[in-house]
Amino acid sequence: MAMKLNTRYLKSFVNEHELKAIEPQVLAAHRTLTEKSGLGNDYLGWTTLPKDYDREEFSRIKAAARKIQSDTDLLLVIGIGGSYLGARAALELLRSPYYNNLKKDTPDIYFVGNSISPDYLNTVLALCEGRRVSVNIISKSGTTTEPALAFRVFRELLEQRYGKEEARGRIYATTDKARGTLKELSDREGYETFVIPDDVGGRYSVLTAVGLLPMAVAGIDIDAVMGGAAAAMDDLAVGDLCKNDCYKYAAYRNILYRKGKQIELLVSYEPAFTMMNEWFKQLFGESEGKDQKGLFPASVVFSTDLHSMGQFIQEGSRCMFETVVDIQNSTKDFFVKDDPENLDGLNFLSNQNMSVVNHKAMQGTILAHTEGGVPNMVLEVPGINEHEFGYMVYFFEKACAISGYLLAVNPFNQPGVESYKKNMFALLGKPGYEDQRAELEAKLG
Ligand SMILES: O=P(O)(O)OC[C@H]1O[C@H](O)[C@H](O)[C@@H](O)[C@@H]1O
Repeated sequence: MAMKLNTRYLKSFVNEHELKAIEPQVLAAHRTLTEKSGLGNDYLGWTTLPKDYDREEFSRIKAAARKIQSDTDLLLVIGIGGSYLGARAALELLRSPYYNNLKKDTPDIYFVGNSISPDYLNTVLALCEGRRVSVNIISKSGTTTEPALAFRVFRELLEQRYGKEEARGRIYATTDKARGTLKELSDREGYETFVIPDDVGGRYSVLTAVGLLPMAVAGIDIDAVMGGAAAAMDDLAVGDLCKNDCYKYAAYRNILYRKGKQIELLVSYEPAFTMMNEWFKQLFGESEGKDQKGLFPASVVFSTDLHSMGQFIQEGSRCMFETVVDIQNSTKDFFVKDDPENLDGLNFLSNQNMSVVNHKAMQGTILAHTEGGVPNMVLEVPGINEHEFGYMVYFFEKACAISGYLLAVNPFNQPGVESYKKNMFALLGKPGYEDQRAELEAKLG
């Protein structure tokens, strides 16, 4: 069984002829993608990655993971954005949000270089005390400030603790095959390196060594992940909207956008999905948010956020629609026992599975929100496992590309991200930014 789109709750929001009307545009977007004739067409490596990946490197990833498992208590994964979110999403979804606290025979994994907070850095540094540490530094450009700064700190820690020679064997660099400071440094120091292919952009890179090495270290079956993605690649290859739920999803979100919705809320009922939400937000936010266009991708985890954001969704500004990820089977269910005293009044749930309670909460919420004027569509995912994760990643990546072409933007660049960086460099006095510095400081007063 594969991931499916259920649109039954959209009926009062989108007419059938609206889907018909957008169909030719979806077909055109499909052709643009498959013929590689659209904007950003030098970043389409992810489309064939699930089948067409470097087998030799894949084996090296597994070998490196085994070595890390054998000589490391704590792996630091250094990266930001597309060089961070996918690995963490996989770890939390497929192992646990509490992975580091589990009894396990794989190393703890901490993520650093995803902020510039000294407090965060100091906390992780303290966690390294008395433990065998290895580092996976991940940066496609090899020049991003946040991970570069963290790497400087942890490289020094490893070199002081183990000496240069042993430190070398504990550092794994995932970066561009030829360019960037990180590549140069790795070659000079002799670190083992893994490649982010030229034609795979950061936010589309989770199925490369970027995501696969941390996953393999955590004991996640990366063959099954790639198998799931390959299945999606086959299932989602047809241009016909009616036979392709991924395209249908892209079509509906664009229809809703054109009808005035500004926000897409990705909804899950699994706390372990929280970082998948974050991965999704970068994927769609950086792909579509440009040229003064695009849906703002937001997320909630229910029922948790029904007790914080539920009021707004039910009755606040009617600016959003919801895409509910319905994970249909729990990995391990929980059975609610009967209590003869029934002091808590919960005996109506006696002999019930918690998954059923969660499911009824979802159904009740969808009906309430729909009634409240919020369009809902549901992505039905059979369960949580490696195969479904790989499938979901490919599904969202392809939906994002098609959706971006429907929106007439380049889904593969992110020019706007540079603005804050330039200002930050100027304010910090980076050589070459002298002119901007005075200008910005005057503005800050
Ligand atoms: O992998 P890196 O080159 O270090 O990039 C990490 C991230 O930072 C950038 O600023 C981009 O906006 C992201 O798309 C990218 O994923």
